[in-house]
Amino acid sequence: VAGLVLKPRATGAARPGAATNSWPTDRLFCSAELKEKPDMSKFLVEDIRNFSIIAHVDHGKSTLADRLLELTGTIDKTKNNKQVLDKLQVERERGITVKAQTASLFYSFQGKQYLLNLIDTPGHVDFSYEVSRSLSACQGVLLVIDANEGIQAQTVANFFLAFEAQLTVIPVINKIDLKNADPDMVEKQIEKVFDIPSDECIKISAKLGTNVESVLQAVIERIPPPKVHRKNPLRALVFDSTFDQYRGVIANVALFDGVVSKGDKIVSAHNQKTYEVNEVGVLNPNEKSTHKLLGFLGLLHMEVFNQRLEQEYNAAVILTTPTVPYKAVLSSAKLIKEYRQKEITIINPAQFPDKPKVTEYLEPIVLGTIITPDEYTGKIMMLCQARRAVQQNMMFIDQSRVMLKYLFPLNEIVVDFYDSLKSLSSGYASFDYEDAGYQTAELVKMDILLNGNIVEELVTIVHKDKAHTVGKTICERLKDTLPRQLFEIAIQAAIGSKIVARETVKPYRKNVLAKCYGGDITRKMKLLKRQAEGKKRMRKIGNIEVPKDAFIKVLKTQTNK
Ligand SMILES: Nc1nc2c(ncn2[C@@H]2O[C@H](COP(=O)(O)OP(=O)(O)OP(=O)(O)O)[C@@H](O)[C@H]2O)c(=O)[nH]1
Repeated sequence: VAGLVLKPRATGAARPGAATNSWPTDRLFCSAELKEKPDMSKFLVEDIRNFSIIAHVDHGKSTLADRLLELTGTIDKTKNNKQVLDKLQVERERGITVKAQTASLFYSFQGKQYLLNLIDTPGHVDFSYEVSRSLSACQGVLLVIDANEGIQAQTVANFFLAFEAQLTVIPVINKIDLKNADPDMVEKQIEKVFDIPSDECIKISAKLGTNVESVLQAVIERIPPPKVHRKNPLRALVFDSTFDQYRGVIANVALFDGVVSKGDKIVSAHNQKTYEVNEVGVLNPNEKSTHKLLGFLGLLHMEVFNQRLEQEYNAAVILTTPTVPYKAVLSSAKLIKEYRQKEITIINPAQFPDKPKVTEYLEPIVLGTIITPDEYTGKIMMLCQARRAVQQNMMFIDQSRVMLKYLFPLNEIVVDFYDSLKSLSSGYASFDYEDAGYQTAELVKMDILLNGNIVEELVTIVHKDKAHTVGKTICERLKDTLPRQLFEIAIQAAIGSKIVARETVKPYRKNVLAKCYGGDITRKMKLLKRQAEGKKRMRKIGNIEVPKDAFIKVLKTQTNK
């Protein structure tokens, strides 16, 4: 794993892998930022380990990563270094990892120096795509499990991602210092659910640093080095990329074939563009990073990226209803000609083709895993049924915890399922999901109108059977969220020209000048200016001012309908 600083080239005759100025086959170059440059010429491929830490949210990945960075001298042991890999402001504020970060650790074991490339991953269910991307650069993972909470849904999902990618899995039971910790019970769960012998588990406290050294040793002893065929033409996988204001694009790559060095011309297999490699290096944890937007996987994802765009780019953001990629099999010859295919994917609800032009609609489905204390099983089954889910499996993972598997339509879980599940299980149930293809569905497009004007942010595709309840809920929530204005507002949910739900916001007369007795014009101007500033946070639909946060409030409260 290495970091490449790339400069785009307008022209260039390079073909993929044509390394013009290859580096010595057993060496890596080191970026200039590292405080002390380790002697990179010592490292052979067999001295390198690429690994990731995966875990359910809050089980302690970031804390363990910090301890590993400290133990290897990559960062100082100071209080300010808490969760070093959680770099983004939003990550520190919310205490969660959003974007995976990579760091290279140098560690001596039995008289030999190793280069350990650690890729941190996000833990929240909304970011599972980022986890699978990180794994593509690894040969092994540390699967961190909280000694008190045990295996959770995301532990299961992460394990199978790693298992299917044929990675070595090292189970690490964390938080053994907690009063209610039960590492032996967790060991048994690991054996039952993952078929990993209990003596392979490493029990640690990342917080106190207990036994963390044995994690590093297991990384060296159990995870194989990467296989790099250096004589072949260059083939590298970009698993992450960042943009540095001063240096340009920094691509984090896993090298599969060949060698790379400064000055090489390389070609992106995806877009055939040629780039020049300005710098080759390992990654240290202090690089500043920004990131382009991958669509939203849930409300947390949406709020986090909204906050990032506002904080880091000072950008005004308009949030729209999260949507899933539906498909339509077209029957209209005109449309087939226009799209040059029979089956189209609909990303934007505005492009939804009407029923007469379509043979069938298809919706994406996912296989969801829920782990819950048994006492909440009944309520959870009802929630799943209300979300059109079909049960696939049910199993006790220990005496009191149940693992449920359901096939869900993706649109039923993408907005608020996780929040509903958490609230009805007092926070104890956990959830994760993976793709499971498409199924036929009766879909309709629903518009939300304010005094006859369509609110583009709230146009949504819904299942026919749910149109009325979803429409009614959105209208009711909008009624609660919209501030009264000087005139009456009709809120309507409509399918084509048919209105399926309606609410009314009564008018309210707000005269900001009422308090301003006397004729002092400067005071009047001040009040009008303040009102104008408030309006900036508004979105105008027809002549109606809608606060921008109204949409997220409406989406958040569409629960269980
Ligand atoms: N008692 C105890 N607490 C721990 C230990 N390891 C982590 N924690 C605490 O558990 C909480 C979550 O730890 P994090 O390291 O942020 O968890 P994470 O898995 O990285 O979470 P995300 O960044 O959201 O994915 C924090 O409050 C930590 O201080 C441990 O060994 N013992």
